[in-house]
Amino acid sequence: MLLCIDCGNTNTVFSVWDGTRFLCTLRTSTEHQRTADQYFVWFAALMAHHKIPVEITECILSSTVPRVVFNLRVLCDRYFDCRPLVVGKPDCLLPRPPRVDQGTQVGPDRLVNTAGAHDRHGGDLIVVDFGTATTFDVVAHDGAYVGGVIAPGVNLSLEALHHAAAALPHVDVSKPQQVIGTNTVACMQSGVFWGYIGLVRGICDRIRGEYDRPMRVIGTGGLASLFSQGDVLFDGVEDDLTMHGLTVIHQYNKDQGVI
Ligand SMILES: Nc1ncnc2c1ncn2[C@@H]1O[C@H](COP(=O)(O)OP(=O)(O)O)[C@@H](O)[C@H]1O
Ligand SMILES: CC(C)(COP(=O)(O)O)[C@@H](O)C(=O)NCCC(=O)O
Ligand SMILES: [K+]
Repeated sequence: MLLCIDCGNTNTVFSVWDGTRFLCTLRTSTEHQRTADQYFVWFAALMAHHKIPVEITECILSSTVPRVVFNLRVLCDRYFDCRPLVVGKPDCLLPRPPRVDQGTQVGPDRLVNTAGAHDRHGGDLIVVDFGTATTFDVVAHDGAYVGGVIAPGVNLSLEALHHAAAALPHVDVSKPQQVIGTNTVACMQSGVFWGYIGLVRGICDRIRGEYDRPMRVIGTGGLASLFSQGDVLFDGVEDDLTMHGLTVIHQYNKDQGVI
């Protein structure tokens, strides 16, 4: 079985792929101090809980946090007796290399989203990923990442408000009943919810204007479905897009004889 690991700045997600479907998806916070042994205790306990035997033979990982890669490599070596394919490293091939300024290190999560979205949809695409940052990845019809936009993440914006203003509490993002808030929490939720609706719509419109070809917009990340309730922003919402992209890149490297 293939273990797919998507390590973001906030959360690390493990998903087990049996060649046909994902058997389970497990989430833990991203902490660079976490050791290989700690990962394994957590993983094995949850696999036992889901009654899935731990029979990992291959691993692919993408990490936006370089420091966690070492311990995840040790995890694979020590407990699964395999060498992980690490997206963004030279020995991991991509179906299409990104077309960006020379020397630019594109976030591996964005390369993975690109591969996943192109495999599922083809054509020219915008992938909007609501993670720690809200990213927009422009995918050309040949499957190459050709650039995008990085905006502050939804929860990051709410946290920044709370930290910078003494009278503003910590609030969770949700869709407010009305735009005009009649209490502090409702005002903050409105600002963030409707603000991000405007941000996503505005950036997609401007990307379309600049790109000059019809594009479809795919939303992903835990908050995509919430924002799709506010306006018609996306042609599709796919929570498993990053995991799908990891299986696509893994298969591509197999087909090329790299692994
Ligand atoms: N379904 C959800 N509902 C509410 N908040 C969510 C949901 N999924 C993720 N989040 C929040 O969105 C932020 C980004 O999460 P995540 O997508 O895991 O980011 P990253 O990939 O950067 O680690 C985090 O603050 C997380 O708590
Ligand atoms: C933009 C990001 C911080 C998003 O990370 P995430 O929200 O998934 O944790 C990550 O893709 C990154 O570190 N990118 C490097 C710069 C770039 O993609 O151009
Ligand atoms: K992400």
